[in-house]
Amino acid sequence: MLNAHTVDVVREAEGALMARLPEGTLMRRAATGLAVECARLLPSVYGARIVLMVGSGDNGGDALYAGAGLARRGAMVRALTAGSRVHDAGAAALRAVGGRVRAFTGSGADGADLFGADLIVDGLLGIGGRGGLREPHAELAVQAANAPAPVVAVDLPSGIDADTGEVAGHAVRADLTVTFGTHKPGLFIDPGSERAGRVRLVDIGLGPELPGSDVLRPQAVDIAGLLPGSGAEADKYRRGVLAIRAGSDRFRGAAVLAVGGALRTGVGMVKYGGPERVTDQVLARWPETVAVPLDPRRSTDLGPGRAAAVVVGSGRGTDSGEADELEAVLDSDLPVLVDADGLTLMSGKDGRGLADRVRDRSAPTLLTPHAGELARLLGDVDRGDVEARRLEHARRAARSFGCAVLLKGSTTVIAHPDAPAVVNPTGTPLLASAGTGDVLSGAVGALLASGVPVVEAALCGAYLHGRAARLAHGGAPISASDLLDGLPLAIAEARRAGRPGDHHEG
Ligand SMILES: NC(=O)C1=CN([C@@H]2O[C@H](COP(=O)(O)OP(=O)(O)OC[C@H]3O[C@@H](n4cnc5c(N)ncnc54)[C@H](OP(=O)(O)O)[C@@H]3O)[C@@H](O)[C@H]2O)[C@@H](O)CC1
Ligand SMILES: Nc1ncnc2c1ncn2[C@@H]1O[C@H](COP(=O)(O)OP(=O)(O)O)[C@@H](O)[C@H]1O
Ligand SMILES: [K+]
Repeated sequence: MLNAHTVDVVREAEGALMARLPEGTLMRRAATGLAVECARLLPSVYGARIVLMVGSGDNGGDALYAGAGLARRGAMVRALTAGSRVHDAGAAALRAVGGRVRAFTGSGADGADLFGADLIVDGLLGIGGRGGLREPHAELAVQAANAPAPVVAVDLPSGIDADTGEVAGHAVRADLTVTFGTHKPGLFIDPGSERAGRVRLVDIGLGPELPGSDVLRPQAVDIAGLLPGSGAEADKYRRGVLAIRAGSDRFRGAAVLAVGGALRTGVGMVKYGGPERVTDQVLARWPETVAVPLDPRRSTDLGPGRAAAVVVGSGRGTDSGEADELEAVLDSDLPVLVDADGLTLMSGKDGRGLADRVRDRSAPTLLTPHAGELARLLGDVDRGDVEARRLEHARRAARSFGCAVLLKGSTTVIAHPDAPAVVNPTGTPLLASAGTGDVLSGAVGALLASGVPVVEAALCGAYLHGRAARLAHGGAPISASDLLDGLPLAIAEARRAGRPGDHHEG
């Protein structure tokens, strides 16, 4: 797992470490690591034209010291400063080895330097940044984006909120972010994550001072460790029985996709219950399903034999019959995943108290909203607010409903009231097509039915779902049905990563 910590936590750890070390040690370590990563991006350091964008704080100091190191190796380094101050010792170090330092004015000469650079280093703002970039920082970010050179962000791309990934206005778009001591949550979560490019962590010795993570990001090897085994003594009941209450006469495909997502992720048995025509269609595509025609209004029973988990809501409908069904499912003592129409029913104002039923459950519950559904569940925000600050809103919902929440979208975030948040690294715009959410609900349901704990089931399911999208057609566009063919490939890939000596970064 990759770990991320918030700014307050980083500052406290930094303070404790600095108290034991000679002054300037941490900045020296950071700048050395940064210079190494910059050098890796250049065909040759000698003669390379490097432009540093330097703000008034220590983030600028890191850039200046790294620039000095690169200038010592023969690079032509220019620093364009923004803000009221400049890190004096860093500027002096750069000048001492022939680098130039001047204030950015937006003149033609500044533009020419940026446009002619072989590498641009963004040392405008780090963890001291607050709110949208002011001028002239914003103008520098725009000019860097228009220049052809790769951009390396120091600690984080300037303009993204380190704790949330929020971007208010302009932000630097980096090809590589070199971050120090620990990852920052904003590097993992869109829109910030999308600006960070590849992220490399430089160890500055902060580790022993850091408490447990605020946010985790799994890698392939972590997923391998969480996937249920298929031991020799497995039988279909031990492997888990998943009950699926998805799809309706209007949305028959949702049932087929959810059942497929479960079967392809691996589960002992899927018991499907739904309208007769939907049942026929499920059986036509997945004859291995135990499919029972039923009227949700009358059938609160989850079918013959005992299920180990239930998926409810995808494409199911929002009439009172479906509300009865959801109520009965929530009254069970089984792990329950509530998706789509189930979430709409929960946020309805008809006084049925479905949300309270979720709060009262003692068995695990997982809500899987997209941003619009989460906004409705919370009631006092809109979709845009949720998309701007995913982590905050997913956590709020988890606290409010007392259960796990998987917020879907460009960065999938999983929150739980009693656990650090987890973000999925494998999301891809390939998933942005109708029906992919139904596949996800089946996949996560299968893991729940196999006995995987709820947060782990959610993160494994989301991880495999993203990889499946890329593997299904090698990165070409996919439909939700194609995703079903990608799932076994994603599982095989994760298992390979879990074998000793075969490491694959997620
Ligand atoms: N932690 C560690 O372990 C280590 C940390 N290190 C490094 O230190 C960095 C943190 O340095 P930092 O604290 O000096 O803050 P930093 O990010 O440079 O910016 C502060 C300045 O920005 C300004 N400013 C703020 N918002 C703005 C806006 N929207 N638009 C424009 N300006 C804005 C604000 O100006 P003011 O508002 O006060 O006028 C303030 O002066 C950290 O990211 C890492 O790189 C490493 O060297 C070693 C180990
Ligand atoms: N831009 C994107 N990047 C990554 N993943 C995305 C993106 N857009 C959508 N997704 C994923 O696609 C799925 C869509 O689910 P959902 O919104 O429920 O759609 P549907 O109801 O049509 O199935 C979710 O897993 C979501 O995380
Ligand atoms: K920066």
